[in-house]
Amino acid sequence: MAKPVSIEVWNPNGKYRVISTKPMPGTRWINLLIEQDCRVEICTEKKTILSVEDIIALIGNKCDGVIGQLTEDWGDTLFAALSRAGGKAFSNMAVGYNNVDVNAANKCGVAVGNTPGVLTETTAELAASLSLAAARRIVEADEFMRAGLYDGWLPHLFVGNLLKGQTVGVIGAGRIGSAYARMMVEGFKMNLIYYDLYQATRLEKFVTAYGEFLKSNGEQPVYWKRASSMDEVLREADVISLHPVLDKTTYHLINKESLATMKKEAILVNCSRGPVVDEVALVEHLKQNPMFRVGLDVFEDEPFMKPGLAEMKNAVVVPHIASASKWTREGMATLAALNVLGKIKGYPVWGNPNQVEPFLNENAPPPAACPSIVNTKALGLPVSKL
Ligand SMILES: NC(=O)C1=CN([C@@H]2O[C@H](COP(=O)(O)OP(=O)(O)OC[C@H]3O[C@@H](n4cnc5c(N)ncnc54)[C@H](O)[C@@H]3O)[C@@H](O)[C@H]2O)C=CC1
Ligand SMILES: O=C(O)C(=O)CO
Repeated sequence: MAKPVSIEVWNPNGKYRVISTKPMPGTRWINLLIEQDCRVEICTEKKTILSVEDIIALIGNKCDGVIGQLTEDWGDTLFAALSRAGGKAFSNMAVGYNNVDVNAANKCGVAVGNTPGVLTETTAELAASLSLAAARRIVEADEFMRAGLYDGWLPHLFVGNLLKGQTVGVIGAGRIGSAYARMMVEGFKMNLIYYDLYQATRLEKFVTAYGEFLKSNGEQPVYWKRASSMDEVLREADVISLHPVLDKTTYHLINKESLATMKKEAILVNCSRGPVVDEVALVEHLKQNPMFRVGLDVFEDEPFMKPGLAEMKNAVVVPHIASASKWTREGMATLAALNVLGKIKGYPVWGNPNQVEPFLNENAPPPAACPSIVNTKALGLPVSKL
């Protein structure tokens, strides 16, 4: 029998029982649920990653919906437990949902929500920060200062890479990849090469227009190119940032062979999911190529790093914080809660998950819709005409 887990309860007499497996930023998400007659139970257990058994204990015998986290394993066992408890809705507090077995949810008739859009710019800004930190060796230089090693300006001290006029490569030019590309092109006047299964038309138009603007000001224009293969990006780009979803097609997309294709002094950034990169091969590549640098927000065996990575001076590593701005994290909590609430209330699914702003306006009630449900089609859910 699973051990009981500690919880905090809001609105104990609410009709619908909604569980959040973690405390989440802000209070709007709690208030929105309470206003619609939900009893909200927030797990306050001290351990960072809840096990399947912990979550089964949280779900109990009656549960209408769960807001969960990307660290949890939402598969057959949990969806069956939720379904047995009468639940029809689950939402990840994340846009990525590779931790969720959507087929298992479909079998149980459970809607699966995610939180797109609200984290696009925040995540792209972290990818840009890692690009700069790696290019200009900021972490190494910071450590050097704090160690009291700085004894005067030197021509060779922490020389890094200039970005202006170089080429930024984006693998996966969706919402976040495109936002990152725009930042690097506009902010640092880099040329763009990207690889995606789909054409990023708006991004292409942006770079064309910006190039024309620069030219009309007598400056060197910027250019874009849609690569026909990922290897083309790896060969040509000076900075490469990874932004695809994690699935069978992107697992170990970056491996020993693809690393060998990249320029010796290239910079690689990963703010997508750890397993997109073969981290053992990456550590070996970093050892063999001291001028090659990486900025990593995500890791193959999160929260752990593969042996050797922590010792590499040419790696900047941060603990999966790409979406960690206050506005974004509060917005993610709101979208996740509204996904669950909308399904409980029988609302339709919002027509455009790329435009979730109406749900984030704190001065107006949110639309009567689920902001983003990934298995809308499979479950035959109605779509909002709003
Ligand atoms: N580090 C972090 O904190 C965060 C990580 N993420 C990760 O970023 C991912 C992307 O998020 P969004 O941009 O919102 O999603 P999106 O769906 O807008 O973009 C993903 C893009 O990847 C492309 N893609 C899929 N398979 C591909 C392949 N084999 N090769 C090249 N491109 C491929 C898709 O066509 C799409 O354009 C999420 O799935 C999540 O895993 C998202 C937010 C924060
Ligand atoms: O949303 C996601 O997919 C994350 O990784 C955390 O923001």
